Amino acid sequence: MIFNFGSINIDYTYRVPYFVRPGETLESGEYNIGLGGKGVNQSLAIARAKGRVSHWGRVSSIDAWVISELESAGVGVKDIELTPEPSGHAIIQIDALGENAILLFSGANHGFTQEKMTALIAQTAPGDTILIQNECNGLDQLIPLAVSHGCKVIFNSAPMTAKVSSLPLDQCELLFFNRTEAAALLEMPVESSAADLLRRCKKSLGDVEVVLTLGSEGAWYQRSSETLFHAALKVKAIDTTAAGDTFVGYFLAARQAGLKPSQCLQRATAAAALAVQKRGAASSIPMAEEVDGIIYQST
Ligand SMILES: OC[C@H]1O[C@H](O)[C@H](O)[C@@H]1O
Repeated sequence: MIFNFGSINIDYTYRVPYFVRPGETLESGEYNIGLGGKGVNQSLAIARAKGRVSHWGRVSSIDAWVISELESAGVGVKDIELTPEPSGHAIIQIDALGENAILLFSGANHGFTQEKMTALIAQTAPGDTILIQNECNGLDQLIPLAVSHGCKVIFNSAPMTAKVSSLPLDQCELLFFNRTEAAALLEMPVESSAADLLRRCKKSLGDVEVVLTLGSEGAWYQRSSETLFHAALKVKAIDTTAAGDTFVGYFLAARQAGLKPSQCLQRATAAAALAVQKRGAASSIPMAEEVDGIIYQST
Protein backbone atom coordinates (compact mmCIF):
# COMPACT_ATOMS: atom_id res chain seq x y z
CA MET A 1 0.00 0.00 0.00
CA ILE A 2 1.16 3.53 -0.78
CA PHE A 3 -0.07 6.16 1.69
CA ASN A 4 -0.29 9.47 -0.12
CA PHE A 5 -0.14 12.55 2.14
CA GLY A 6 -1.48 14.80 -0.56
CA SER A 7 -3.42 17.88 -1.56
CA ILE A 8 -6.98 17.93 -2.77
CA ASN A 9 -7.89 20.88 -4.99
CA ILE A 10 -10.82 22.05 -7.00
CA ASP A 11 -9.37 23.24 -10.33
CA TYR A 12 -10.90 26.19 -12.21
CA THR A 13 -9.39 25.97 -15.66
CA TYR A 14 -9.53 28.70 -18.32
CA ARG A 15 -8.25 28.38 -21.90
CA VAL A 16 -6.55 31.60 -22.98
CA PRO A 17 -4.60 32.66 -26.09
CA TYR A 18 -1.64 33.55 -23.80
CA PHE A 19 -1.09 33.97 -20.04
CA VAL A 20 -2.66 37.15 -18.68
CA ARG A 21 -0.11 39.98 -18.20
CA PRO A 22 0.17 42.38 -15.22
CA GLY A 23 -2.59 44.98 -15.35
CA GLU A 24 -4.37 43.25 -18.24
CA THR A 25 -7.91 41.87 -18.40
CA LEU A 26 -7.99 38.87 -20.72
CA GLU A 27 -11.09 37.03 -21.85
CA SER A 28 -11.25 33.24 -21.79
CA GLY A 29 -13.60 31.47 -24.17
CA GLU A 30 -13.60 28.14 -22.32
CA TYR A 31 -13.97 27.33 -18.64
CA ASN A 32 -14.14 24.11 -16.66
CA ILE A 33 -14.35 23.05 -12.99
CA GLY A 34 -12.79 19.71 -12.07
CA LEU A 35 -10.95 17.68 -9.49
CA GLY A 36 -7.22 18.28 -9.10
CA GLY A 37 -4.37 18.85 -6.70
CA LYS A 38 -1.01 17.19 -7.15
CA GLY A 39 -1.82 14.78 -4.32
CA VAL A 40 -5.19 13.65 -5.66
CA ASN A 41 -3.88 13.44 -9.23
CA GLN A 42 -1.08 11.13 -8.07
CA SER A 43 -3.46 8.94 -6.04
CA LEU A 44 -5.76 8.62 -9.04
CA ALA A 45 -2.85 7.82 -11.33
CA ILE A 46 -1.70 5.03 -8.98
CA ALA A 47 -5.24 3.62 -8.79
CA ARG A 48 -5.83 3.85 -12.57
CA ALA A 49 -2.49 2.08 -13.05
CA LYS A 50 -3.89 -0.70 -10.84
CA GLY A 51 -1.71 0.16 -7.84
CA ARG A 52 -2.83 0.16 -4.20
CA VAL A 53 -3.08 3.60 -2.65
CA SER A 54 -4.76 5.26 0.31
CA HIS A 55 -5.10 9.03 0.32
CA TRP A 56 -4.45 11.13 3.43
CA GLY A 57 -6.00 14.53 2.92
CA ARG A 58 -8.38 17.31 3.94
CA VAL A 59 -11.23 18.83 1.96
CA SER A 60 -14.16 21.11 2.79
CA SER A 61 -17.39 19.33 3.72
CA ILE A 62 -18.99 21.31 0.88
CA ASP A 63 -16.86 19.27 -1.52
CA ALA A 64 -17.59 15.83 -0.04
CA TRP A 65 -18.28 14.59 -3.62
CA VAL A 66 -14.50 14.37 -4.00
CA ILE A 67 -14.42 11.44 -1.58
CA SER A 68 -17.00 9.44 -3.57
CA GLU A 69 -15.12 10.16 -6.79
CA LEU A 70 -11.83 8.91 -5.34
CA GLU A 71 -13.46 5.89 -3.75
CA SER A 72 -15.11 4.83 -6.99
CA ALA A 73 -11.70 5.09 -8.70
CA GLY A 74 -10.27 2.61 -6.16
CA VAL A 75 -8.41 5.05 -3.90
CA GLY A 76 -8.58 4.37 -0.12
CA VAL A 77 -10.44 7.31 1.45
CA LYS A 78 -10.90 6.50 5.12
CA ASP A 79 -8.31 9.09 6.15
CA ILE A 80 -9.71 11.99 4.17
CA GLU A 81 -11.03 14.50 6.65
CA LEU A 82 -13.98 16.81 5.92
CA THR A 83 -13.20 20.31 7.17
CA PRO A 84 -15.01 23.56 7.93
CA GLU A 85 -12.25 25.46 6.04
CA PRO A 86 -12.54 25.98 2.29
CA SER A 87 -10.95 23.38 0.04
CA GLY A 88 -7.67 24.05 -1.70
CA HIS A 89 -8.24 25.36 -5.19
CA ALA A 90 -6.29 26.30 -8.28
CA ILE A 91 -6.93 28.87 -10.99
CA ILE A 92 -5.33 27.39 -14.09
CA GLN A 93 -4.68 29.15 -17.41
CA ILE A 94 -3.99 26.93 -20.42
CA ASP A 95 -2.41 28.76 -23.34
CA ALA A 96 -2.53 27.99 -27.07
CA LEU A 97 0.45 25.61 -26.75
CA GLY A 98 -1.20 23.61 -23.95
CA GLU A 99 1.19 24.97 -21.30
CA ASN A 100 -0.26 25.99 -17.94
CA ALA A 101 0.16 28.75 -15.35
CA ILE A 102 -1.32 27.94 -11.94
CA LEU A 103 -2.43 30.16 -9.06
CA LEU A 104 -2.84 28.06 -5.92
CA PHE A 105 -4.91 28.63 -2.76
CA SER A 106 -3.94 26.01 -0.14
CA GLY A 107 -7.08 26.14 2.03
CA ALA A 108 -7.70 22.89 3.92
CA ASN A 109 -4.48 21.35 2.56
CA HIS A 110 -2.57 23.49 5.04
CA GLY A 111 -4.59 22.46 8.11
CA PHE A 112 -2.73 19.30 9.21
CA THR A 113 -1.84 19.30 12.89
CA GLN A 114 1.11 17.51 14.50
CA GLU A 115 -1.43 15.33 16.34
CA LYS A 116 -3.10 14.32 13.08
CA MET A 117 0.21 13.48 11.40
CA THR A 118 1.28 11.37 14.38
CA ALA A 119 -2.03 9.46 14.21
CA LEU A 120 -1.63 8.85 10.46
CA ILE A 121 1.92 7.54 10.78
CA ALA A 122 0.93 5.38 13.76
CA GLN A 123 -1.27 3.23 11.51
CA THR A 124 1.58 2.38 9.12
CA ALA A 125 3.92 -0.58 9.43
CA PRO A 126 7.71 -0.45 8.97
CA GLY A 127 8.45 -0.78 5.24
CA ASP A 128 5.26 1.02 4.12
CA THR A 129 5.64 3.75 1.52
CA ILE A 130 4.60 7.34 2.20
CA LEU A 131 4.26 9.57 -0.86
CA ILE A 132 4.44 13.35 -0.41
CA GLN A 133 4.25 16.39 -2.67
CA ASN A 134 4.74 20.01 -1.65
CA GLU A 135 1.12 21.18 -1.42
CA CYS A 136 0.38 20.23 2.22
CA ASN A 137 1.80 21.73 5.41
CA GLY A 138 3.96 19.97 7.99
CA LEU A 139 6.41 18.14 5.69
CA ASP A 140 9.34 19.07 7.94
CA GLN A 141 7.62 17.13 10.73
CA LEU A 142 6.10 14.36 8.65
CA ILE A 143 9.27 13.18 6.87
CA PRO A 144 11.35 12.51 10.04
CA LEU A 145 8.29 11.00 11.74
CA ALA A 146 7.73 8.59 8.84
CA VAL A 147 11.41 7.68 8.63
CA SER A 148 11.66 7.05 12.38
CA HIS A 149 8.65 4.72 12.03
CA GLY A 150 10.57 2.70 9.42
CA CYS A 151 8.55 3.97 6.43
CA LYS A 152 10.04 4.65 2.99
CA VAL A 153 9.41 8.24 1.97
CA ILE A 154 8.98 9.25 -1.67
CA PHE A 155 8.91 12.98 -2.32
CA ASN A 156 7.85 14.93 -5.38
CA SER A 157 9.11 18.48 -4.97
CA ALA A 158 6.21 20.09 -6.81
CA PRO A 159 5.43 22.90 -6.57
CA MET A 160 8.98 24.05 -5.73
CA THR A 161 9.23 26.54 -2.87
CA ALA A 162 12.08 27.79 -0.70
CA LYS A 163 11.08 25.43 2.13
CA VAL A 164 12.01 22.35 0.07
CA SER A 165 15.72 23.01 0.56
CA SER A 166 15.31 22.78 4.33
CA LEU A 167 13.61 19.36 4.22
CA PRO A 168 15.66 16.26 5.13
CA LEU A 169 15.61 14.95 1.54
CA ASP A 170 18.58 12.67 2.17
CA GLN A 171 16.25 10.61 4.40
CA CYS A 172 13.94 9.89 1.45
CA GLU A 173 14.13 6.74 -0.63
CA LEU A 174 13.17 8.30 -3.97
CA LEU A 175 12.79 11.88 -5.21
CA PHE A 176 10.96 13.15 -8.30
CA PHE A 177 12.13 16.49 -9.73
CA ASN A 178 11.57 18.31 -12.98
CA ARG A 179 14.39 20.40 -14.44
CA THR A 180 13.29 23.68 -12.82
CA GLU A 181 12.83 22.09 -9.42
CA ALA A 182 16.18 20.30 -9.53
CA ALA A 183 18.00 23.46 -10.64
CA ALA A 184 16.39 25.53 -7.86
CA LEU A 185 17.14 22.97 -5.18
CA LEU A 186 20.72 22.42 -6.29
CA GLU A 187 21.29 26.15 -6.92
CA MET A 188 22.29 25.54 -10.52
CA PRO A 189 21.27 27.39 -13.70
CA VAL A 190 18.01 26.09 -15.15
CA GLU A 191 19.83 25.54 -18.47
CA SER A 192 22.13 22.97 -16.80
CA SER A 193 22.32 19.64 -18.57
CA ALA A 194 20.57 16.62 -17.12
CA ALA A 195 23.97 15.00 -16.60
CA ASP A 196 25.18 17.95 -14.51
CA LEU A 197 21.96 18.05 -12.47
CA LEU A 198 22.14 14.32 -11.78
CA ARG A 199 25.85 14.51 -10.87
CA ARG A 200 25.11 17.28 -8.37
CA CYS A 201 22.13 15.33 -7.00
CA LYS A 202 24.42 12.40 -6.28
CA LYS A 203 26.93 14.66 -4.59
CA SER A 204 24.31 16.37 -2.40
CA LEU A 205 21.95 13.47 -1.71
CA GLY A 206 24.17 10.42 -1.86
CA ASP A 207 22.45 7.20 -2.84
CA VAL A 208 18.89 8.51 -2.76
CA GLU A 209 17.13 7.38 -5.95
CA VAL A 210 16.24 10.26 -8.26
CA VAL A 211 13.87 10.58 -11.19
CA LEU A 212 14.45 13.72 -13.27
CA THR A 213 11.58 14.47 -15.65
CA LEU A 214 12.24 16.64 -18.69
CA GLY A 215 8.73 17.03 -20.18
CA SER A 216 8.65 16.39 -23.92
CA GLU A 217 12.31 15.20 -23.87
CA GLY A 218 11.81 12.22 -21.54
CA ALA A 219 13.00 11.23 -18.08
CA TRP A 220 16.11 10.02 -16.24
CA TYR A 221 16.39 7.58 -13.35
CA GLN A 222 19.49 7.48 -11.16
CA ARG A 223 20.52 5.19 -8.33
CA SER A 224 24.16 4.94 -7.19
CA SER A 225 26.09 4.28 -10.39
CA GLU A 226 23.02 3.20 -12.42
CA THR A 227 21.63 5.86 -14.77
CA LEU A 228 18.80 5.26 -17.25
CA PHE A 229 17.02 7.48 -19.78
CA HIS A 230 13.67 6.96 -21.46
CA ALA A 231 12.64 9.30 -24.30
CA ALA A 232 9.14 10.80 -24.26
CA LEU A 233 6.67 9.74 -26.94
CA LYS A 234 6.20 12.41 -29.62
CA VAL A 235 2.62 13.65 -29.28
CA LYS A 236 0.77 16.94 -29.72
CA ALA A 237 0.05 18.40 -26.27
CA ILE A 238 -3.23 20.21 -25.74
CA ASP A 239 -3.05 20.50 -21.92
CA THR A 240 0.00 19.60 -19.83
CA THR A 241 -1.83 19.91 -16.48
CA ALA A 242 -1.22 16.83 -14.29
CA ALA A 243 1.18 15.21 -16.77
CA GLY A 244 3.87 15.22 -14.07
CA ASP A 245 1.43 13.75 -11.55
CA THR A 246 0.43 11.04 -14.01
CA PHE A 247 4.11 10.22 -14.49
CA VAL A 248 4.73 9.92 -10.74
CA GLY A 249 1.64 7.78 -10.14
CA TYR A 250 2.34 5.39 -13.00
CA PHE A 251 6.02 5.09 -12.07
CA LEU A 252 5.10 4.19 -8.47
CA ALA A 253 2.38 1.70 -9.41
CA ALA A 254 4.84 -0.08 -11.70
CA ARG A 255 7.45 -0.08 -8.93
CA GLN A 256 4.89 -1.45 -6.48
CA ALA A 257 4.18 -4.25 -8.97
CA GLY A 258 7.89 -5.14 -8.88
CA LEU A 259 8.85 -3.84 -12.35
CA LYS A 260 12.44 -2.76 -13.08
CA PRO A 261 13.22 0.99 -13.13
CA SER A 262 13.48 0.92 -16.96
CA GLN A 263 9.95 -0.51 -17.16
CA CYS A 264 8.67 2.01 -14.58
CA LEU A 265 10.08 4.80 -16.78
CA GLN A 266 8.50 3.31 -19.88
CA ARG A 267 5.01 3.07 -18.32
CA ALA A 268 5.26 6.52 -16.74
CA THR A 269 6.36 8.27 -19.96
CA ALA A 270 3.61 6.52 -21.95
CA ALA A 271 0.97 7.54 -19.38
CA ALA A 272 2.18 11.16 -19.37
CA ALA A 273 2.06 11.25 -23.19
CA LEU A 274 -1.60 10.20 -23.04
CA ALA A 275 -2.38 12.73 -20.29
CA VAL A 276 -1.15 15.75 -22.28
CA GLN A 277 -3.52 14.87 -25.11
CA LYS A 278 -6.58 15.29 -22.85
CA ARG A 279 -7.96 18.34 -21.05
CA GLY A 280 -8.07 18.77 -17.29
CA ALA A 281 -6.11 17.38 -14.34
CA ALA A 282 -7.72 14.26 -12.81
CA SER A 283 -9.84 13.84 -15.94
CA SER A 284 -6.74 13.54 -18.16
CA ILE A 285 -5.12 10.61 -16.32
CA PRO A 286 -5.34 7.47 -18.49
CA MET A 287 -6.46 3.97 -17.52
CA ALA A 288 -3.91 1.13 -17.43
CA GLU A 289 -5.35 -0.46 -20.59
CA GLU A 290 -4.76 2.75 -22.60
CA VAL A 291 -1.17 2.78 -21.39
CA ASP A 292 -0.72 -0.90 -22.29
CA GLY A 293 -2.07 -0.06 -25.78
CA ILE A 294 0.31 2.83 -26.45
CA ILE A 295 3.31 0.82 -25.20
CA TYR A 296 2.31 -2.10 -27.44
CA GLN A 297 2.03 0.24 -30.47
CA SER A 298 5.37 1.91 -29.82
CA THR A 299 7.43 -1.29 -29.39
O1 LIG B 1 -0.13 19.30 -11.15
C1 LIG B 1 -1.38 19.82 -11.51
C2 LIG B 1 -2.11 20.33 -10.30
O2 LIG B 1 -1.41 21.42 -9.76
C3 LIG B 1 -2.27 22.14 -8.91
O3 LIG B 1 -2.18 21.58 -7.69
C4 LIG B 1 -3.66 21.95 -9.53
O4 LIG B 1 -4.62 21.68 -8.57
C5 LIG B 1 -3.50 20.85 -10.57
O5 LIG B 1 -4.48 19.86 -10.53
